[in-house]
Amino acid sequence: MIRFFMFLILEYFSVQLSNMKIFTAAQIREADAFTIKNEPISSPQLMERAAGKCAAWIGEHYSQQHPIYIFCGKGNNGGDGLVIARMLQQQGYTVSVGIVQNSSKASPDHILQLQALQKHSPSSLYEIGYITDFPALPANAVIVDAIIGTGINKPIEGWVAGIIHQINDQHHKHPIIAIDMPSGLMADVSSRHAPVVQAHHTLSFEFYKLAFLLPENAAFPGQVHILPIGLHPEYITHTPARYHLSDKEMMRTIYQPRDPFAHKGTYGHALLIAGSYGKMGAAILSAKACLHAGVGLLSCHVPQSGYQIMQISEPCAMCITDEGTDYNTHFHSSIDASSYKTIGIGPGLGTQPVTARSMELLLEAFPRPMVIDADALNLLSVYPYLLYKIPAGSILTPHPKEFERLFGATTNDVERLELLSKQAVKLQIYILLKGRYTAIACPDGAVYFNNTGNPGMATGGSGDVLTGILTGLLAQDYAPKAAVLLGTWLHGFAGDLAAAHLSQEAMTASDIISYLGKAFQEGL
Ligand SMILES: NC(=O)C1=CN([C@@H]2O[C@H](COP(=O)(O)OP(=O)(O)OC[C@H]3O[C@@H](n4cnc5c(N)ncnc54)[C@H](OP(=O)(O)O)[C@@H]3O)[C@@H](O)[C@H]2O)[C@H](O)CC1
Ligand SMILES: [K+]
Repeated sequence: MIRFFMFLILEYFSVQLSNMKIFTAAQIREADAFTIKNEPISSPQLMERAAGKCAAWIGEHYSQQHPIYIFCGKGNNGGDGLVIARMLQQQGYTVSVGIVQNSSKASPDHILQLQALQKHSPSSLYEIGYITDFPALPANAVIVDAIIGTGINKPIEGWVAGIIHQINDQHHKHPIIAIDMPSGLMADVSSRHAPVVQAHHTLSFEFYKLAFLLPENAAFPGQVHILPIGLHPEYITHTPARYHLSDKEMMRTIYQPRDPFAHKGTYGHALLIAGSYGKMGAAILSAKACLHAGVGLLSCHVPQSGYQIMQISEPCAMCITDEGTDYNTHFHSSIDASSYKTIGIGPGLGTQPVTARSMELLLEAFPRPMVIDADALNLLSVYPYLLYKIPAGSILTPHPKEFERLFGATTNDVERLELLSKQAVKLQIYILLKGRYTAIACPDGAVYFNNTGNPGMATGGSGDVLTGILTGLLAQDYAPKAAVLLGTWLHGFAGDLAAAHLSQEAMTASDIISYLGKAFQEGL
């Protein structure tokens, strides 16, 4: 009850966010119908508008020297393919259209567009009713996949799956462009083990689909290009979504420029509890990141063997030493909760039982949101009852293995997202699951995907840097939701700037900190 009350207060002070909603396939159908009724526009005209965007994109990227092989299914995704075919033919492309007989019944718009193409160019059309109907492709052909889009109702099977495999066999020889969705990929449920087109580019209408953001689907969409097709803004604004993609716009609404009359007390005093013998680097990276994220004052609680290392490495941080020589043992007793705005705990902490006990006492004594990472997460998975002692609004930052140790294994990425969201609601905390699109689950059930970052950040210390940034933002009085969204975005953006200047291979976690300043300047 107290936990829930705390959450309401935190939410009340959090900012109103602009963001990109990720709608379900059913909501996209509703948006489609709402637009047709309220713009108003006819269904075939909307299809012309959507397909026109795809034809224009293809025209910009491939010359008329490329024969275009379009594979169309019997629904509206296939209808899009037929319009694209007609438009490209009108622009002088050689287009060949295979109608995949994946259903006994064609949609009305498919029928209409087929008739239009038959009138315009009947010789370009042929039927695909079996695997052997798949055509031989000339060397410079471009493949367009318009077999199935958001209307898929189950995993593809049988000979249609065979066609998907044939398309995928061309992956290293021909560019594959998927219309709206790679065929076989289901927007909102797991497509694990299902046959799915492995596209190089996906031209998707209006919204990101959840499926594009899941690691298990990494091989399918290729580069995603979101093409606006003018779906009705009223539907988009007023329809709630569970999943969201964060973007620069959103960060600009969160970011608070510094007050010209500020002093170091304005931006909070953070405490970092980190480090053990052999793992002081993690503590230092976190401390540096926290300072570069703008904290007013930083104290670091470290074991005795880490005292000189910390003092020499980071003169801007104050240092408190533990009774323990090699690891922190009794940090709770030296902590006056009223002295610190927030606490970051975990980087290089070690997993000694005495450390766990001190963490338990800390969780009981400290009433405000804190950041919990790395070994502190490992301690939570060894002593799961501690999860219920975490202050409401706190931020946990597990990578997938840590997440599994904390909350258990799942059979696919959609299930894991659901578990992530369920735990964030149950514990009234933010859980940030690290990945290509880091997923941030909020206590109200919403999940935000972060879109900055690159594989160069998959390197030791990167997570410690994130912990420091989040702690620094919380200390500056950003509401936890604002801190976790902005901190994750800045961390990824700084990593992108580092990679652009240094290469993904050569960049290190320290470079992410070095580029944090540029991330503030160029990103916000
Ligand atoms: N977003 C928009 O506003 C617009 C989207 N457009 C395009 O329309 C499709 C969605 O069209 P829809 O007709 O609803 O569905 P699809 O074409 O994606 O798929 C339905 C056809 O596929 C068959 N199907 C479904 N599942 C399977 C399966 N597992 N195996 C084989 N075949 C399957 C289905 O046949 P049934 O007999 O099962 O009914 C249909 O034939 C969207 O993706 C966009 O491309 C508009 O053009 C513009 C507006
Ligand atoms: K498709």
